[in-house]
Amino acid sequence: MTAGGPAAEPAVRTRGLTKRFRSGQVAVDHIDLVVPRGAVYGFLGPNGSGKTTTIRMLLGLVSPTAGSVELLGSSMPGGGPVVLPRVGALVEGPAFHPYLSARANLERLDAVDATASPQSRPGRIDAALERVGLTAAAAKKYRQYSLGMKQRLGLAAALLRPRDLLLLDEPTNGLDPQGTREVRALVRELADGGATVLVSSHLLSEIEQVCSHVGIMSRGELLAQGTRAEIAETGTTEVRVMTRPDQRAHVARVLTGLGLEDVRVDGEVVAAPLGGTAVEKVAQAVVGDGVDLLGLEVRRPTLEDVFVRLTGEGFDVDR
Ligand SMILES: Nc1ncnc2c1ncn2[C@@H]1O[C@H](COP(=O)(O)OP(=O)(O)OP(=O)(O)O)[C@@H](O)[C@H]1O
Repeated sequence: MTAGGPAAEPAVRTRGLTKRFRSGQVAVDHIDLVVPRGAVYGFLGPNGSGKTTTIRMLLGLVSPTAGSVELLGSSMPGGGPVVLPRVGALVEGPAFHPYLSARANLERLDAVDATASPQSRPGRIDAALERVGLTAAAAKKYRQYSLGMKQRLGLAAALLRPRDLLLLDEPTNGLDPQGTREVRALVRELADGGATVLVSSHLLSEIEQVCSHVGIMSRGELLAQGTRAEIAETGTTEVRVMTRPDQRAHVARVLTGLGLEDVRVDGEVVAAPLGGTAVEKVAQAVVGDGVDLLGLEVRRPTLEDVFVRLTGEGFDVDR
């Protein structure tokens, strides 16, 4: 047992968390988020789906209209003074001073933290700058920073102290592919060190590889959450049959005859959800009916398939 509660308690738990803005818009609609300890939780959803508002509510920066938040076993916002020092956050628009250097900005932020010892400050700042690759640019003024450098500095601020939980809102925003890889590596490193990380993105491909868990937001609702495997399993396994163009209609009839539904010609292949049908049966039926089988593939559902099905929207695969 630790001061934060039993280890089995999730790092983040919300119940019925809701935000209705004065405009009447419901940005977050009764979400029950569960981020297990030690997870790297990919908080995914298209732009405007409510991810930022949720993260701001987790941190107590926006007050919920309804529902509750627990961070590391403590209720928010009441538990904030105790729990927030253990939580590092990267949220939009961090309060950096435009005319100060990156180092001076971190010095200011570190000095605000009453629990941080001034003696070890330079060492902490050097380490944080180093971790995000800003050592060489530490003397540059914030206003001269590119968007990507600003993101890195935001991450450095979140990492000034060891953290048990990191809430990172779109940390790859504005980064080039190399920077994106570095952020992924950093997330992995933080998780390996025992931290729980929640990382939001509208670009599945950018964070998919590092996530153990995924939550999918759309229009303020949390449509699915679980381990990556659990989420992918909710998708549809497809059989895809390749044959000559003049035999595609024939193949489609064979598949329909086997009881497969939603058979369609998709470019060069005839595809259908496999349902409970064994793939050998499909192969035998196609060949047995005189079709020249050029290829046959079983396509397992990917996270992206599930996302598209749940939200009706696609991810940009590349920036
Ligand atoms: N202060 C506010 N007042 C009114 N509406 C708001 C406010 N902040 C956000 N919204 C609206 O709430 C919805 C959710 O926004 P939010 O920023 O949480 O989404 P998001 O998933 O983080 O999107 P993005 O990836 O673009 O940041 C949007 O329609 C947005 O316009």
